[in-house]
Amino acid sequence: MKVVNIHHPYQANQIPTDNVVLALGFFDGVHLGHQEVIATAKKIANEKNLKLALMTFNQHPSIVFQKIDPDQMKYLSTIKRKEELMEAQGVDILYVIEFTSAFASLSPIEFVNQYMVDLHAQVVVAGFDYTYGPKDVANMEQLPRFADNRFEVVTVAKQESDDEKISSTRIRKELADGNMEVANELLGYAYEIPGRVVHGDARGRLLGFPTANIEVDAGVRLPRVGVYAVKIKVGNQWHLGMASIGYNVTFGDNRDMTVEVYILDFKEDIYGERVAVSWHHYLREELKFDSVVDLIAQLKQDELDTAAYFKNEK
Ligand SMILES: Cc1cc2nc3c(=O)[nH]c(=O)nc-3n(C[C@H](O)[C@H](O)[C@H](O)COP(=O)(O)O)c2cc1C
Ligand SMILES: Nc1ncnc2c1ncn2[C@@H]1O[C@H](COP(=O)(O)OP(=O)(O)OP(=O)(O)O)[C@@H](O)[C@H]1O
Repeated sequence: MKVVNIHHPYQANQIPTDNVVLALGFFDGVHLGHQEVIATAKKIANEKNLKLALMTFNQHPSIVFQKIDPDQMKYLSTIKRKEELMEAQGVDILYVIEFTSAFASLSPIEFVNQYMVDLHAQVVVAGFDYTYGPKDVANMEQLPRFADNRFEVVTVAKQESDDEKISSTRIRKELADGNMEVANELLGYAYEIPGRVVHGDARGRLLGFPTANIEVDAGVRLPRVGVYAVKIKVGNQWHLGMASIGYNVTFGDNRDMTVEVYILDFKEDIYGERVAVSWHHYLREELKFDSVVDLIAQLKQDELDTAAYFKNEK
């Protein structure tokens, strides 16, 4: 897969010369709705012997439209993760457009000319609710008119689960509620967070539960605070674990939030390793214990609950 980073206005020589089927959207999380858009585009690309190109943005459009602080924006998939997910979906060319005010203010016809026709789109595929132009003024119904027979337009019908649209917004809500099973079902895969193992307070060892403290990559959205059954990928190997997203409240107030994983049946030193943590089941809320002995007893119970969860999952 070729990744083409574009800052508006671009130079013509930045654009690969292949004719393409072009799929459009922000695609945060690359969930089942997105996957249907991409699969539809891929099928047409195969039939017509065209490359599959997909256009996404480096940051969420709401940063420009609603003036949200980019540092506050948390994603289901960072650009790096999106690249992995798109490659797995069979995308040949991934356009990452810098979503700037100048880009956002293109009129619908300018956007169609410069970002569809000039990207050599023979077919444009997007979902039923795709919009474009300043403040999202134009929609898919109007696209054939702007296309003016220069490319075909294919609109993907609404993908639903429980009579509700599958959307990034809905998945963000499920994460905020700790409903990992629902979130993962809508995503079509287990929600995964990338990060690096850093040093903690080295207290876990004394508790009998040494934890890998994870410095989560910038911009990544976390599920709600609490304790979870997780898997953690170290090198190329996935391990079972139990994780805490919390403030270690038993050890004092106003502590920083940490993401920690106790890896079951594991004794290696993995400081500095890049890891990925996938989130499978919310076990309980974070609790403030009166004594360390009580915390240790709960951790032992969490370990049993985690093992039981994964045993039943298989
Ligand atoms: C599965 C799991 C559950 C945890 N639950 C709690 C909890 O309910 N309350 C709490 O104060 N700390 C909880 N902790 C955090 C421990 O307090 C923490 O691992 C310990 O302080 C070690 O911190 P350190 O890695 O920075 O040394 C939990 C940790 C894990 C791995
Ligand atoms: N459930 C769905 N069914 C069909 N198409 C969808 C669905 N969800 C998204 N799409 C399409 O996928 C592309 C990317 O959509 P977008 O990034 O807006 O995702 P979204 O899940 O709708 O996000 P948000 O919740 O932030 O509105 C667009 O073309 C959009 O129309």
